[in-house]
Amino acid sequence: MVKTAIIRAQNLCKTYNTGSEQYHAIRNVDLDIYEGDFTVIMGNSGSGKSTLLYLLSGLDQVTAGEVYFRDQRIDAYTEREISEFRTRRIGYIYQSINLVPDLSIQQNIALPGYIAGSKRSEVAARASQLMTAMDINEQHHRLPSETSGGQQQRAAIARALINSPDMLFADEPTGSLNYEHGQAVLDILTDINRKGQSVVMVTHDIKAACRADRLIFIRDGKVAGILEFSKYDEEQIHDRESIIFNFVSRKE
Ligand SMILES: Nc1ncnc2c1ncn2[C@@H]1O[C@H](COP(=O)(O)OP(=O)(O)OP(=O)(O)O)[C@@H](O)[C@H]1O
Repeated sequence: MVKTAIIRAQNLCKTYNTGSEQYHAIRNVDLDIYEGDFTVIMGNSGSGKSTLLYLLSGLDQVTAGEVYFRDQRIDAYTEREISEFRTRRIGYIYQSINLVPDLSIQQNIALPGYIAGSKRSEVAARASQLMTAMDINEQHHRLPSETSGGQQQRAAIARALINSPDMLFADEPTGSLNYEHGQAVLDILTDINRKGQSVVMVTHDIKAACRADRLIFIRDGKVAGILEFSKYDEEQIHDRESIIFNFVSRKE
């Protein structure tokens, strides 16, 4: 099957300026992310994973290079265009969850729908559908502080999906969760991916990375290697954890 690139990065660079020092966090990255894939980005702490996710999603400005989203060059968008793009075309899940503390779970989920200017009745219906899918209906009226970490992260996923984004980005979505809640979040991401949602997820966790169709390994701000599970036969792919472990240990 021929895959279509939904995101294409060309010669991507990001340099942070701190005082008189410059830090080259992303260095000349060329990368395609495919439509419908569950893409995982791995790499050591400080290798540039979150920075790459920010650039690919238009949440931060590139220092040099180009980012195409379905042939639209998003790094050249005006502020208004990029803000519209962020609201409507992408969903973003943060490790720190970031729900608004004094809004209820339902209000948090619905908020980006209202910001996008969608009809209130449509936003309410979609929020309700997503809360059912995420199994947080019973918590809809509660404040985030009155729910568990797992419920908060599931609400954050629902919030990221409220505007039916073309691409869902998740930065260590299980990082602040216990094992059981983490598995539930990964099951949801796998399930929505199987239904057609393109997903890019950053993780440190090899078990979480087993959900990937394609694994991109970052080292010192560069792509050190790409693992394509479609290239393995049924029998080999059975032990994904070993495949990833061997691949990652060769790249570190
Ligand atoms: N705003 C910033 N200003 C200066 N340096 C930064 C900034 N943000 C990130 N960096 C540096 O850029 C490098 C890459 O950071 P990034 O957060 O992308 O790494 P990461 O791979 O996601 O790390 P982790 O797994 O620890 O979250 C790090 O060395 C970091 O210290």
